[in-house]
Amino acid sequence: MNATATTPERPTPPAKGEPIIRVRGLEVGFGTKTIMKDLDLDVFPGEILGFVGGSGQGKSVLTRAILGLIPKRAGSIEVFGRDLDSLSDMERRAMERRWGVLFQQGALFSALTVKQNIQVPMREHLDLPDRLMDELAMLKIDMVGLKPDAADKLPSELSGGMIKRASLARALALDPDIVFLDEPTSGLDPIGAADFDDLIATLQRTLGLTVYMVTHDLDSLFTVCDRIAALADGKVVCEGPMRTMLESDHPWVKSYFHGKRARAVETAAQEGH
Ligand SMILES: Nc1ncnc2c1ncn2[C@@H]1O[C@H](COP(=O)(O)OP(=O)(O)OP(=O)(O)O)[C@@H](O)[C@H]1O
Repeated sequence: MNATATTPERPTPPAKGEPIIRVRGLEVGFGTKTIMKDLDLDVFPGEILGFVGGSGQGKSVLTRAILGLIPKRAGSIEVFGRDLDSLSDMERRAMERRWGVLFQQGALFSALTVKQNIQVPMREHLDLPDRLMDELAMLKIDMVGLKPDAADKLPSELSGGMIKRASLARALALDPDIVFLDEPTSGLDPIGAADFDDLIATLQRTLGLTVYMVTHDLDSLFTVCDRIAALADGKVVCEGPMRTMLESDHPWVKSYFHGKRARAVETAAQEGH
């Protein structure tokens, strides 16, 4: 099957130019444990890349390494054509304004309202009057499909789906070029997860975002991802559209994409459900 065949509403992604993220020969470990070695990965502008791998294989570690939150032992990471090691502090901060991150548990500040949470990156990186920041926060709230009255709510007053949306609004606070999403649909029911996938696809299309999405969610992989990268044995063992995953001989990729659950999702996607 072909990924585009299952998603007729999605336009063809922009022509693949230079990767917006280029990882080469990456090695990351903790103490005596090596988590990944000789890992290569490309993410292209304007695509939704789904990143999959068995539990504990290092998907979150890789995301954190790309974001510079975990040191690497070897290799290079380029974002927007710049080697992250070569950046001055100022250039690094400018780079951080161009990406937004949604961590696995949403990670909103519990003592701050949704509006205040969205304004955290604005306060950190921009110097704007409060009124303008309020207007911008309301725009982001609308963009992610939350009602205006969510603005003054605390995270504890929100449902799981609303927390994901609020976290996404915060990730979009600085109008980034790339968003990193770590398991954005985990913990949502299938309808909530499908709605969230639709939202990501719409935002990608309307804002021209590049989306790097760690996910276990086969529905997301079949319906919204342009390409998929699979992590196993500390490396990216397969990278390409769904067709490439389905044709892979790698044992983990094979068992993941040809398991019972995957077959059901594939059939549903082909039938347009
Ligand atoms: N700060 C750390 N110190 C030591 N080991 C760590 C650290 N962070 C992660 N690890 C280890 O790295 C490995 C990969 O973890 P990671 O969270 O990236 O897995 P994952 O692929 O995202 O898993 P899951 O799908 O379950 O979220 C695990 O063995 C984990 O225990």
